[in-house]
Amino acid sequence: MSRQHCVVIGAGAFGTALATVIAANGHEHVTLLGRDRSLMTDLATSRRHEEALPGIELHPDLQYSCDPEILEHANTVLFVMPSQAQASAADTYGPHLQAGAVVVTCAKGIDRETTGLLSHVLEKRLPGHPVAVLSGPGFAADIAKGLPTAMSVAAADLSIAESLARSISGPTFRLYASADPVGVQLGGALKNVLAIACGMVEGAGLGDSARAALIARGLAEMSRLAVALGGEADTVRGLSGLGDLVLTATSHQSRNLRFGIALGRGDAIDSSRGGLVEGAFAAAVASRLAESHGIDMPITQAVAAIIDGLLDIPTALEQLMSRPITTE
Ligand SMILES: NC(=O)C1=CN([C@@H]2O[C@H](COP(=O)(O)OP(=O)(O)OC[C@H]3O[C@@H](n4cnc5c(N)ncnc54)[C@H](OP(=O)(O)O)[C@@H]3O)[C@@H](O)[C@H]2O)C=CC1
Ligand SMILES: O=C(CO)COP(=O)(O)O
Repeated sequence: MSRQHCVVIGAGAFGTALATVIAANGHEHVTLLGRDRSLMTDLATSRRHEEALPGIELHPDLQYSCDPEILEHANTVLFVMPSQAQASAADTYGPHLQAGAVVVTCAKGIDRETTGLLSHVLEKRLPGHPVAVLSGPGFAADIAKGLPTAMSVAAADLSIAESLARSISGPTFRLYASADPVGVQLGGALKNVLAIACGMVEGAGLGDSARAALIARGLAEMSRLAVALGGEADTVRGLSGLGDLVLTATSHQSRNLRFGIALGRGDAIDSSRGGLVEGAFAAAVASRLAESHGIDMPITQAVAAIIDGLLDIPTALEQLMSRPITTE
């Protein structure tokens, strides 16, 4: 039987990391589809993406393209561009997809325009294609280096998630299947907001105890929103929720944590530097969702207000610490 063809769209850090680790697993023929022709030519020649993954050699079996027509042969298509670009990418690449190809959103965020989950955005724009989500604790550089990593892949139809987990997993990259795409993707989106909060605590010198409190109470916020939107609290306690929250809230590899540290120190924020900060978008969208569902998410709402310049960190802290005493 001929090998399945997996196309990874988005030649940034995570797309390139996923493409190289899936190619290394050897189950699938893998192509990385980017939109910058000179970059793709350079990757094919050098087998390195120095800007996104410095010093890392990409797997020799990985193929490169900037031609969307290669999607016509793909059984599995990973969308690995920022959350706010997923809708337009679906419109661009959708017409080239093979009938029935499974599409997987790998971004961690919520669509700002519609406040919809990314799986719903893709389902709406790509009718006839089963949609799955891939999320969980894993930095692109760790994955691309072949360090041990475990993440979740979820689809409403568990058999689709299980089939993806089998075809994408390998010796260093392990996927767990889930039937809760809502819980899995909300974990990925909301942990970024909480990582910004933990960064602020670090930058403002508020101590490790405060960070632990934010992680635990932040997890409670994540669960409340996930359950309200049809996800499961158990999922939030797994890899894609707690696992990714702990990683992102404690590692300086995280762009969201570093952004929070800069805010906490009172540094001037230059949005053209420091890379993609998904939590800065998700904070406002999650706050709107919390409000419309009547859910209490004080940490998320404080982060959104601080980013919007409506609140300062000392006042946010005072507000969080003076909330009515309650049970856990
Ligand atoms: N980096 C990491 O460690 C991890 C990242 N993620 C998630 O993956 C997503 C992407 O992050 P990351 O790879 O780090 O980001 P990068 O900034 O490194 O790369 C983003 C890539 O998306 C491409 N892109 C942007 N818009 C489009 C579009 N409309 N169509 C096609 N390609 C597009 C960009 O291409 P161009 O250069 O041409 O603009 C770029 O190659 C985020 O949601 C992030 O949270 C998840 C786990 C780990
Ligand atoms: O999601 C990630 C690790 O799981 C990457 O986090 P940052 O986007 O904060 O760098």
